[in-house]
Formats: sequence, structure tokens, C-alpha cells
Amino acid sequence: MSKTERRLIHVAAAVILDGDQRILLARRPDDKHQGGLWEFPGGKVEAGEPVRDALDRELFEELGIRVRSARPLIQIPHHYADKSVLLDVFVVDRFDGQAHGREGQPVRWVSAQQLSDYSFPAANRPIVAAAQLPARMLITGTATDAADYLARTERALACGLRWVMLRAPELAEADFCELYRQLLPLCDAAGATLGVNCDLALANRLGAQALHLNRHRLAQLGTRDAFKGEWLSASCHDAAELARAAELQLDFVTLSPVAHTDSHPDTRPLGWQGFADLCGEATLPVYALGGMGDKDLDAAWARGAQGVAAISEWWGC
Ligand SMILES: Nc1nc2c([nH]c(=O)n2[C@H]2C[C@H](O)[C@@H](COP(=O)(O)OP(=O)(O)OP(=O)(O)O)O2)c(=O)[nH]1
Ligand SMILES: [Mg+2]
Repeated sequence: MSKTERRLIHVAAAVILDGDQRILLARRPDDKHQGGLWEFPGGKVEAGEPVRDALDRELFEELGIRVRSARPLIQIPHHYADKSVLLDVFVVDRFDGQAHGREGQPVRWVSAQQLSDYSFPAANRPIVAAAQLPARMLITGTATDAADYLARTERALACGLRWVMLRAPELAEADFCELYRQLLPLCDAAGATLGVNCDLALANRLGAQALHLNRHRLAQLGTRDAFKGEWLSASCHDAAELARAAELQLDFVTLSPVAHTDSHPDTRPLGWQGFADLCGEATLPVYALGGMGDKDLDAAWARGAQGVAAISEWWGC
């Protein structure tokens, strides 16, 4: 039997958050599969058991906590040499009890940033990215001048946005660079990440932390190492582009258009069903894009999305 034909072992796991947005990690016992590595607590779903029940049961058995609120984060199928798993990961943001290693396993609360310092099983790469990424992503729209760009970005940061993707194809390169330099301290002060949507060479020259590729730049990219920053993502519209993004080990993608949007009036929307079908096959965090806003977050999560990305919703808020 080939690896991909093997039965997937369904596993429920949790990114558990405390009031300070720290995340709970546990260390797998040395004698277990993937032993000695750190994990998001959880375990195998039993035959006939709903996955949410399995999550609640495992977190009580392993940590002694009772889940009060959970939402889907990401689903990752992964084929190890010796077994295949489907990691069904939830965010648990409210629970009762004091989490402790009931099976003698070391546990630790860490910040989202500190996750990068820990060794996880190979399947966890996109899960770690999902745990570090926000649910809402702002893509900048048009503005009358630099001052207007700054004012609109400041308002979005005040609305709680923590990821700003600077997209300004109408600007000359020198103006784009100047705007990036002016936006950076604003975003830093708010603890937000500032990314750019531009060509690779320019992003590297700017020392950008995050680069978002359009479909043409995704098609041209040879290797993700060509980008010197930390986060590399792309705009996808179909299964082939999603596969390409996964192959290049990008950190996340946007998938669009989900709904009708004035910025692309002639493109046929995927609809939620089309989005869910494509997202279900993806092995990296996916943002729903196109006519999206805060009101769509629950619908996006229910269909496997990381969250929503938008211009209009927060560019005038
Ligand atoms: N819980 C968890 N499992 C993970 C992660 N990453 C990863 O590859 N796995 C794999 C390791 C295991 O093959 C499987 C989870 O099984 P498990 O050993 O936790 O199962 P369990 O809690 O039911 O334990 P047991 O009854 O089999 O002893 O998923 C992760 O982040 N969390
Ligand atoms: Mg377990």
C-alpha cells in the first residue's frame, strides 16, 4: 500500500490560549511516535466519536482542563514513513481548570513568536504558522496621498488589525519605498506585521518581513529561499496554484474571490462551497478573500479557513 492510500489516523489537537495569548505546548514521551518532540496537546479520535468530543476528552485526560470554547483552526493530512495522520486542530480560547501534565509530560506556556524555537513533528509546520498568524488580514486600498495612507492604516490598527499587507500598484517604486518606511514604525508600535505585495527583488531591498506574491510572481518563483524575509505568501485562485504554493512551502495563501467584489467585477466568485472544496485540499493556512469582512469570520472558519483578508472592510473603518 502506498503512503497516500494508507488509512489516515484522525487526531484532535489544540492550540490552547491563555488570557495573555500564550500557547500551551507539551513534550511527547520519548517512547511514543514522534517522541521527544513538542506538540499541541491532543490525541486519537475513537471510532464513531465526534471530533469535538475527542478534543474535550483528550484535553481532560492529558491536561485536566475542561474546554469551554473552541473553533476550527486548520486540518493537516501528513504521511510519515510509518503512519499517516489527519491532524484536526482547534483553537481553545476558554477552558476551566489549571493545565498540567497529567501523564507526567512536561508542559510549557509560550508566546506565538517563541513557537519558532521549539522542535515539532514534521506535520506541524503549517500548524505553527496558523498559530502565529492572525484571523484578519488587511490589504491596503487606494489613498489620495501618503498622509491618507498613514491615517487609514492607523485607523485599521486601532480597529485591532495586526497584519497589514501594503499593496499599491499605482505608486512609482520610489513612492512605494517611502510609504513602506513611513508605515513601518506605525505597525511596529502596534505590534503588527507589515508585509508588501511587490516584486521579490524590491521586497528584499526593503528588508521586508513578509512578501505576498500575485499569481504571476508565484508562477515565476523558483525557491522560497529567494526571499530573505520571514513570511512568504501568495494569491491563489484554483487547485493548481494552491498546489504550487504548498510545493514551494509558502507560509499561507489567500484564496479568491469568495464573493463578488467591486475590485474584480468580471471574475466569477467561488462561493462558500467552492472555497470549502479547495480549502479542504490545502495543506497550508488559507485566508478567504473577496467581499469578506468581520461578519464572515465564522463562515470562513467553518470552511477550514485561517480567517479573512480584505481591503474595503477595514480600509475605511
Ligand atoms: N497530539 C498531537 N499529535 C501530533 C502532533 N503532531 C503530530 O504529528 N502528531 C501525531 C503523533 C501521533 O502519531 C498522533 C497523535 O497521537 P497521540 O499519541 O497523541 O494519541 P493519544 O493521545 O490518543 O495517545 P495513545 O492513547 O495512543 O497513547 O499524531 C501534535 O501537534 N499534537
Ligand atoms: Mg496525545
